[in-house]
Amino acid sequence: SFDSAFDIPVFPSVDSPLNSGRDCFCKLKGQIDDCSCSVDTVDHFNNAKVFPRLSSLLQKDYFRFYKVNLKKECPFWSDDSRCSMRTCHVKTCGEDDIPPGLKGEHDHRNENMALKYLESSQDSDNCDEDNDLDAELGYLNTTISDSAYKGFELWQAYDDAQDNFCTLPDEDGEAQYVDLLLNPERFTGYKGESAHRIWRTIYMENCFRPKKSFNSYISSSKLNGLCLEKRVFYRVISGLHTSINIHLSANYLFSGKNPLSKDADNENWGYNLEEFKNRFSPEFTDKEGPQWLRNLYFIYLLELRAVAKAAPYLAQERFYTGNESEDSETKDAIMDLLNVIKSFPEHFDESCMFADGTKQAQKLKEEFRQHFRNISRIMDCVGCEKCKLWGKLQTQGLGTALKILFSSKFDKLLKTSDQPFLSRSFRLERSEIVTLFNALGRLSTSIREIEMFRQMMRSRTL
Ligand SMILES: Cc1cc2nc3c(=O)[nH]c(=O)nc-3n(C[C@H](O)[C@H](O)[C@H](O)COP(=O)(O)OP(=O)(O)OC[C@H]3O[C@@H](n4cnc5c(N)ncnc54)[C@H](O)[C@@H]3O)c2cc1C
Repeated sequence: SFDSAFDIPVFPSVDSPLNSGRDCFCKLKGQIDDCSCSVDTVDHFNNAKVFPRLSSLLQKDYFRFYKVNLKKECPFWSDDSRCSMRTCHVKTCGEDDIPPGLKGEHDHRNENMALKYLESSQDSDNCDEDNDLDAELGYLNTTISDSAYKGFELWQAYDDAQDNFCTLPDEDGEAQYVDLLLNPERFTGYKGESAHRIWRTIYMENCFRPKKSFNSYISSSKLNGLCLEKRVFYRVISGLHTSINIHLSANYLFSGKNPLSKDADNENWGYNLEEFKNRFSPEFTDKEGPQWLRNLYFIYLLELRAVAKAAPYLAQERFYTGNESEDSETKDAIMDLLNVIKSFPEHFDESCMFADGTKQAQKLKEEFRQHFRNISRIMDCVGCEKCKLWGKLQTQGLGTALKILFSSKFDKLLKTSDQPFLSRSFRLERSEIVTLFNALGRLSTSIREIEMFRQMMRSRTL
């Protein structure tokens, strides 16, 4: 049978004792740590308002095509464990699949320089109007040599990198477009030492750690010994980890065929409540699971705030793919979503982070940035293509959110300009916008999946 409200299968109560797994949700109430709003408020706001809008927006061409290099070498260790499982495979796009406007996608950095060049040549045109000038003597060579252009690009890339919290999106020759809708994030079977090495390296070497914490995984009871910024860092990573593990539990591949499946091969994909309980109930996680679920709400609020903060900027983007009617629908959908997100009353407050302006705060911000950049590079070491695709996308999206929240250039832009798009000092590339919204979409879906698991648990104990 199906639950009518959400169209999900309702499983008969079989094995587990009453209440088993229910305490996964024991921390999903009250105020979210380091934020002013409650879990209930987020649940309601996300499930009723954000999730439906965002899921339909992410079907649009502008957001579904993501350019990525999945062949980059792992910079930290030689990667021994290429996953050969079918579930790990990523199908890349052929030339004909890509929308026309994205084929000629050009780099904003060049555009900025081209604009500067144009301005300078327009200025010199004005001078020509002055008849006293000898055209030949006054000739100014305004062409820019290739090597000078390369130099500008390097300067610009260096300048931009000072603001970035993750490695720049892949634009090299090996990068290929992937249709995200054809390659959904779901169970792949990636596990064991390769997966653990990634998570361990992230928590052990690239998270700030409480003193005297020797285990690679940080226990939440020790978090209060850390300052706000370091707690935020850990919660964000843990929230991302939670989201990935919720997706694989909610889109799990069961053995056997399902004749009703929409999947071409009649594969049996669905919600695996046992998997969810194993990952998040206190009894199987040394009491940590419920707190990990809470961290999902934390990272969600942080990314939501980034979108709200960038709203004036995003409202002026074109979301260009070359298909006029589709682009205009995308723009309308964005404006609607931004209005909803701006109406949320209790956003994450980034202004209390790195706030005192001291050298120490600056140093901490730089460390925060470096740690996060390392995490985005570790994604090249993930031994399953599908997990790498979504791992890269979500860390880039989170990196974009952090850039919006903590870039002083962006703060200046918001304060000084009525028309932020005219600014050349701060830009978001298309890939940054695509990853920002898709990353928020993943978190939004996870929060909604929690509600599904909660309902399944309830129906089992009836
Ligand atoms: C970047 C990345 C992307 C992945 N994407 C996918 C995917 O798309 N599909 C798929 O099927 N698998 C994916 N995996 C694998 C998946 O995340 C697990 O690693 C795998 O299922 C093995 O799970 P596990 O139970 O051994 O614990 P793991 O999830 O590997 O966790 C290792 C340890 O981390 C701690 N821990 C667990 N959760 C949290 C948390 N939320 N916060 C803090 N600490 C925690 C626990 O101590 C746990 O033992 C991905 C792995 C990585 C590194």
